[in-house]
Amino acid sequence: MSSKEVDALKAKLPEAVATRLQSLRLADGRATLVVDATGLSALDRDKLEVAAKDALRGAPGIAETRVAMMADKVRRRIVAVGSGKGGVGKSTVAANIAVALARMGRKVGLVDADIYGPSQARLLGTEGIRPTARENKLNPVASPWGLPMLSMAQLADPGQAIAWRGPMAGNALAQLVEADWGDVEVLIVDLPPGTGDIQLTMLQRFKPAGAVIVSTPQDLALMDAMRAIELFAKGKVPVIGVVENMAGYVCPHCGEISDPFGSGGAQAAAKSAGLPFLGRIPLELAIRQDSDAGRPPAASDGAEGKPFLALAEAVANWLDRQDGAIT
Ligand SMILES: Nc1ncnc2c1ncn2[C@@H]1O[C@H](COP(=O)(O)OP(=O)(O)OP(=O)(O)O)[C@@H](O)[C@H]1O
Repeated sequence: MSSKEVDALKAKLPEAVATRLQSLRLADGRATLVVDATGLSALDRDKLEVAAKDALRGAPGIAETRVAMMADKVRRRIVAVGSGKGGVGKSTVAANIAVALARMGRKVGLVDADIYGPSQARLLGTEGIRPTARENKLNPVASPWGLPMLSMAQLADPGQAIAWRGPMAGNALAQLVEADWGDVEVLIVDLPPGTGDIQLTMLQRFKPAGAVIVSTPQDLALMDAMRAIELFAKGKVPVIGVVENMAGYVCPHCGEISDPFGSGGAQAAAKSAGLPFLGRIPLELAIRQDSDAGRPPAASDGAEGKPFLALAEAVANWLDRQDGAIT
């Protein structure tokens, strides 16, 4: 077939297909198109294929059209957010890192793997929205903050306590991590507190690129945090750094700063473990109020968002440095 005939066929393609067309070959009455499917959802890929086939149907000399979608080139990395102990603000930190990364223009998604207390739907304002599924793959729920998310809570009936164990918990996690994340490049995973089945599955099956450890400045929380750090070290997952949450309470009335949980403990622990310290998030009423209302502080330009934005920047820089190390 001549290049003129190929060009004539190309001219028939709708723009959506033409802009992603890698090659078009003709042989024995069959047109074979290679299309770049990077970043497309399964549904969009199907639409593209149908559009290409429709466009070439009935074209002279074409009995069949085949469309090959080039493998998704997205290099997706997981950043796990863990803590040794519950209630230290791990979910709050995970949500706000994700929101801040999205504000910075990163393609980010969030997985709520906390089987004991999945709270991301509340934090990100997606409560009551169920993900759809297609060909056994979940479609993440779009949050209002420019990032898709999926939560363990969305796999269970509303109000049903989730107490999955062992393989069931692992399979549930796989459904979330292996969902149709499209062009998401960084997947923030909010782990349950402690060192249980979910953490092991995460390490063994999905090997995060790095982990962020959240702790309050308290001794007990710190001891537990060290256990979480050891778990990641054993799984050869680098710890990006330690975050001290609920440090320094600023009285909304008089402005006096007090330290209900002590101060500087997590920073000292990070130093003694030879790990980077990523920053300190104050204990602030506005953080709890906004979080409970499904308005992540990191989405605002207010003072309460600042420490989260700085935290996300540290994570983004770490990821970029990894890129530098690879290339
Ligand atoms: N810096 C902060 N200032 C004020 N409130 C905070 C702060 N961080 C977290 N909180 C509040 O503390 C509570 C617990 O936070 P969060 O759910 O994020 O903890 P967690 O470690 O994920 O808990 P778990 O995983 O055990 O459910 C929430 O009500 C949250 O709004």
